[in-house]
Parts: sequence; structure tokens; C-alpha cells
Amino acid sequence: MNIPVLTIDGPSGAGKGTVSRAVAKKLGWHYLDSGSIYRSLAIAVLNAGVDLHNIETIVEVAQGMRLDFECGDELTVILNGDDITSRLGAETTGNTASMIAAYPEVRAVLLQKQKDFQRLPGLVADGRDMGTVVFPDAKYKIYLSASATERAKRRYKQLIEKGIGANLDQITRDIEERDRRDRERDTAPLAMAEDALYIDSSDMTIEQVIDKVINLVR
Ligand SMILES: Nc1ncnc2c1ncn2[C@@H]1O[C@H](COP(=O)(O)OP(=O)(O)O)[C@@H](O)[C@H]1O
Ligand SMILES: Nc1ccn([C@@H]2O[C@H](COP(=O)(O)OP(=O)(O)O)[C@@H](O)[C@H]2O)c(=O)n1
Repeated sequence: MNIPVLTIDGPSGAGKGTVSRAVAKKLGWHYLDSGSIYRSLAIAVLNAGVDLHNIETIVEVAQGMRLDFECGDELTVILNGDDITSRLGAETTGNTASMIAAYPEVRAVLLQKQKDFQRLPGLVADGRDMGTVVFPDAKYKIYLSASATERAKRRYKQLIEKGIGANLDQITRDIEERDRRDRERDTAPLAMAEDALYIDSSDMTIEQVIDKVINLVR
């Protein structure tokens, strides 16, 4: 398939979403926020009151989940007819997503849903395993990171700006715990693809990161 894909993988708070959206807009390409698929499943599982160790039922919820993405200025996500956008960014959602994302059976159900986003004229795909598992043949691959302290500060600021109560120490602990879980899981762990370009954004502005990524593609 000759449809170009740019993958941007990395840990929580590195700037993947911000950079991916800006780059997709500049290039006129589609955008896949794969984390929002795992986050939506987390909400579906929490809504259904399923025990997070009950893999079989989580897989059934994933199979039956109907998701619609509406791309305006902000991404709107409709889960089984309900607008869940306001719940997507919560830390509980991200942490639950990271727990259920560790199950290979869950990842297998969500794989094709993600591949289907590859459409002309191109795709920017953001996540943990975009360059390693979902789009291993992608033409352009980035691994975007930043120190855990810097990522926690960014996440804290982002939550406060959204009017969501947050505690910096708790967020730092959550980020470290999520990093560990995402890196150590057996299936599709967070890892840099061998052919990816590594960018550490700790001391870079958002614009500097966007320029670097655009230069890679052009
Ligand atoms: N280079 C940067 N410098 C400062 N803040 C940044 C930078 N990149 C991203 N941010 C901010 O950090 C927060 C998290 O970014 P986001 O794109 O959601 O990260 P990710 O998708 O990797 O979790 C956002 O509020 C964003 O504006
Ligand atoms: N491609 C992906 C994307 C997300 N995820 C999981 O989903 C969680 C939430 O992803 P996200 O990209 O929305 O999280 P943030 O980086 O925005 O904090 C991650 O911690 C991962 O465990 C994944 O396993 N694979």
C-alpha cells in the first residue's frame, strides 16, 4: 500500500498528541490518536463495571464497542452513541487504559480498527506501538520523549487549564508507574523502533519539535 505513514511513539506527556495534530494539519494528512481508542475502551469497561482482571469480558466489550470520531477543532469521541469526550483526558481513564492495554487479546481486537485509519493522502499515527507493531513499514518514524519530571509538569498544567483538579506529586508517581507498565508488558511494549528518529523534547518548544518533524517528512 503506497499511502505514507508518519508514526510518533513515546511515553505519556512527551507531546505526541500536540505535535501529531499540528503536523497532520500542516501536511493535510489524517490523524490517528490510538491512545483515545484504548481510553474509550477503558471508559466502556468502567461503565460496565467490569473487573479489570476479567480479560474475557473486556475482550467482549472491545468487540462490541462502536466508536465514532468527529474531527473538528477538537476531537469528539462518541462511544455507543454517547459523547465521552469530556471523560477521555482524565488520569483515571489513562491509567485504566494502560492496565487493559497490557492484555494481548485486547490489543488483537483493536489492531484492525487502527490499521483502517491508513487512507490517502497520508496518516500521522500517535501511540506506543505505531512504528513497531501497527505500521512497521511506515515511511517516517519518530520516538518522542522528555524527562519524567518535565512530562509530569506538562500534564499537571494541562489538567489545571482544563479545570480538572490535579496534584503534581501524584501525577509524577502515576506517570512513572504508567511508563513502567507500558515498557515492561510482553505484548507491544513502549519501545523505539530501530529505524525511528529519537527526539528529546525536554528543552524544546512545541514549535521546534513540529519543525523538526516536518523537516523529516519534507
Ligand atoms: N515541547 C513542549 N514544551 C512544553 N509543553 C509541551 C511540549 N510539548 C507538549 N507540551 C504540552 O504538554 C502537554 C501534554 O502534551 P500531549 O501532546 O498531550 O502529550 P502526549 O500525547 O505525548 O501524552 C500539553 O498540554 C502540551 O501543550
Ligand atoms: N498505541 C497505544 C496507545 C496507547 N496505549 C495505552 O493507552 C494508554 C493511554 O494512551 P494515551 O496515548 O492516550 O496517553 P497519553 O500519552 O496521552 O498520556 C497508554 O498509557 C498505553 O498503555 C497503548 O498501549 N498503545
